[in-house]
Amino acid sequence: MKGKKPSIGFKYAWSGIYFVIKEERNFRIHLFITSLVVFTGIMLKVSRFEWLALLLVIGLVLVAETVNSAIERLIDYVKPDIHPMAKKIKDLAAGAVLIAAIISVFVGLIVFIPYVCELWQ
Ligand SMILES: Nc1ncnc2c1ncn2[C@@H]1O[C@H](COP(=O)(O)OP(=O)(O)OP(=O)(O)O)[C@@H](O)[C@H]1O
Repeated sequence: MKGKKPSIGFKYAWSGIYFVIKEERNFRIHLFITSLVVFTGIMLKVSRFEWLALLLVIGLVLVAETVNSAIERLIDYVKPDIHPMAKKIKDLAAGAVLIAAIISVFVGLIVFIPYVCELWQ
């Protein structure tokens, strides 16, 4: 909106992040996995470009989960009763999270497997 202070927009965005952490168990699981990946990356001293890949997929998963949570709430708000279209929309949003998660597992394996193999040699 015109004339709105940018800091106020940030305040609402932070409250969105607060809601998703507080209300979404899956988001908290993703945060836990993120902390493990960051810890492993630091321990194994992965390269700058490997950090780039890891941070991109971490962001992809967290953003997908946040958008999925917003879509779930939108559907519950506009269509609280059981409806095939509500199911389809929610399943599509959940599918987006799954795609992001699968891609991030592959990226994690591609980055970490060579380091693990090196440790064993
Ligand atoms: N109004 C509805 N009509 C028909 N099916 C629905 C409806 N709401 C949810 N579902 C079905 O139940 C599934 C789970 O929906 P729900 O809103 O409980 O998400 P959730 O289990 O909280 O998901 P997440 O674990 O990602 O937070 C949906 O993917 C959909 O298949």
